[in-house]
Amino acid sequence: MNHKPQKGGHEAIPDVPSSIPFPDEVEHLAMIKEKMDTAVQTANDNVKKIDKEYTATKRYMAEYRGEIDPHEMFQNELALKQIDRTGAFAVGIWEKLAKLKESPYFARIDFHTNEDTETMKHYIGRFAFTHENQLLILDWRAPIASMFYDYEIGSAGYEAPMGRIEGKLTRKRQFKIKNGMLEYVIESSINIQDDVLQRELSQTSDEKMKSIIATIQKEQNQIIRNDKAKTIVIQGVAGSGKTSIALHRIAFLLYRFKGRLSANNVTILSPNKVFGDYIANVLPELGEEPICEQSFWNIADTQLNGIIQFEPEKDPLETEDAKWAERVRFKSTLEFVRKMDQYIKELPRLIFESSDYTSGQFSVTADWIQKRFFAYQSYPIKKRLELISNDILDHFQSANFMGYELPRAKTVLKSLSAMLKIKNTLALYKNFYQWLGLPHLLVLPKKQTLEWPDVFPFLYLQGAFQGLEENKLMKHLVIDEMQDYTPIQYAVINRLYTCQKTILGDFGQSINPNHLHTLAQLQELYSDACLVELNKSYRSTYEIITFAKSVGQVEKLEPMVRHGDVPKVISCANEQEELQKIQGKLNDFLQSGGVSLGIILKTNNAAKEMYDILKQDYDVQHISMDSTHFANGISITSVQMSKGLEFDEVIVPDVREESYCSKYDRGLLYIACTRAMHKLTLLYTGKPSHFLTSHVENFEK
Ligand SMILES: Nc1ncnc2c1ncn2[C@@H]1O[C@H](COP(=O)(O)OP(=O)(O)OP(=O)(O)O)[C@@H](O)[C@H]1O
Repeated sequence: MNHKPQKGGHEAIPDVPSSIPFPDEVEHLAMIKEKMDTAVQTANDNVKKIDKEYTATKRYMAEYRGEIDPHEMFQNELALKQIDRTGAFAVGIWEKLAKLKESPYFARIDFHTNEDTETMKHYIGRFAFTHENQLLILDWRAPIASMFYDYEIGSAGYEAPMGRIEGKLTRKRQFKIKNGMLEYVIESSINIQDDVLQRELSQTSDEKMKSIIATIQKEQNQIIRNDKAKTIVIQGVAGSGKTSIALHRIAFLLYRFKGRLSANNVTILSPNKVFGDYIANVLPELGEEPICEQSFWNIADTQLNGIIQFEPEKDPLETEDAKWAERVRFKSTLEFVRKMDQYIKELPRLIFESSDYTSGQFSVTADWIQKRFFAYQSYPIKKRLELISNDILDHFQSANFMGYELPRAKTVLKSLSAMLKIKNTLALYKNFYQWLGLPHLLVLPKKQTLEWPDVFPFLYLQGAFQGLEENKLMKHLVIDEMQDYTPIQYAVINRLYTCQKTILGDFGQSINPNHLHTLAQLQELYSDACLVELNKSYRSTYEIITFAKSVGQVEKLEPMVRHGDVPKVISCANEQEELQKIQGKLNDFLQSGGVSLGIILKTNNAAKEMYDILKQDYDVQHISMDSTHFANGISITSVQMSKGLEFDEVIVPDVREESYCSKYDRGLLYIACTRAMHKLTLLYTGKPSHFLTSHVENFEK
């Protein structure tokens, strides 16, 4: 497999297309590959050696089990563990090298600092590669590599550990190396980033989200490398790369804070399991371990286990219950959190009535207890009682010169608890609505069971009354689809996770018509956060984004200049014809060798109905609330479940006026359209949605 570099040209190298006019790069790649082959061989030998050592130690222990004394046995067991760890490390190196060999680097920058006259060449890849003490490839996350994303030719600089380094970038090249073969080299005299980005974006979708290290844009790089902000909030239009950026930021932080931060200190709160599966490959592709994945449901389930039960969230599009909707709306604003805060502040006055406490010779007055109660105002109510009971005992102890028997801590605590007028969180939560004068806004569907919109308010009160278990292990929390969570959910999350956060989403892609909160409210909750807005969309063609921008009336949305077919709005005589036309599109897709096609319906029920029909003739997958995997091919799903996903081609059936008419429906249609990367078709029977009628040029019989 070794290819010796041939001086003077690339023709003699078999795995390089002869059209690449960069003989120096062809030669360089051959040299790197040769060194990598040696490194892979060494790593392989290492793994084998460690393997042998492990087997020999195990055999020795088995053969002499009866004869070895316990101390020696223990030493051998320790040795085995150590060999095992070294082996895992060696395998890790070997695996990384093998991956890197496929595509060792994607960029080169030539830079000389203002202090030096010598220009240094730096090749940038997915991981660093050092051979014989020579750093041959830089990790894309290394400080020097940041210049590739941030600067064009000319003055440039980067933040090194010892301070800022300034200098000049004299060359920028970009490469595509696939299966160890150089596919192209682009010199920066042409607009390097755009050209390569265009090539990357015009490809068909992969089954899973992929890394974007070769084409990270400047404004994205700024977010990824921000290691200072405690909280970053990213508001970005559909397809602006928010999820990609969040994952690359994690990879960056894991590199930057190696030893202090590891993948098991990072959690992503994702909207559903399909989305989790869709993004699962990005970090391993970047050489990092997968991070923990959670949902708001899991969090509530863990915190409320054994305390109270709760119902799952109802689908707002399938639930016609005005009173329920009113309850959801009321609990969805920042105002609601403020009301809870006010109630919590008044709790001591409302629920605690101190009285004198006497035990034998000793006593403390009601006033003394009341004062202690206020002094501990930063603690949950129950915790305050514990602290006061300790204070009472200390107080008694210090006056106990005669050595009288003192009460037990438990007994004191019991007496203090009796001074509480309300004894548990559920009673307290009910009382909150009484205090508001709005008791009708709390409905328990069953005994000891909460509706979903009450789960986080309940937890918030639980925090104030009993305390919540803070997750101290987590050092970074990523919250995706931020617009779908209410301020009270954030208020609870802030109690549970006091760590650094990356919060991302798009308030233009809200899927719950009963959620009234806004980006401004989220900002109020995170007043010290760094807010970044991303308005350029990378996912879809210029034609699709221009169409979606007008349908969704998203003024800020900026398309990438990558052209494709104009989206089509097809009129059908009746539902039967609409179905036939959809089937026609599926046949075309199957013949075209396309990779992924999504049929996106307004509701989960409508998606299920379409699936039941199409599964009779096609190999289709249904992405429902219960699904756990995302796969290529034809998928049928709802707008809600399609969020965060993307398909080469998207079909949106049933875009009648009756289906898409409200302001909220406009948002749904926008989400559906922006899932398409290359091709978009909408169909309707009867009267088309008025969001489409201004697009006459897109209409087709
Ligand atoms: N700099 C980039 N280089 C290459 N591809 C990119 C870049 N930025 C984004 N993309 C691609 O654009 C698509 C959208 O990215 P991503 O899903 O992260 O966006 P998003 O803002 O989370 O989208 P949405 O909110 O619509 O779900 C993905 O295919 C991603 O790979």
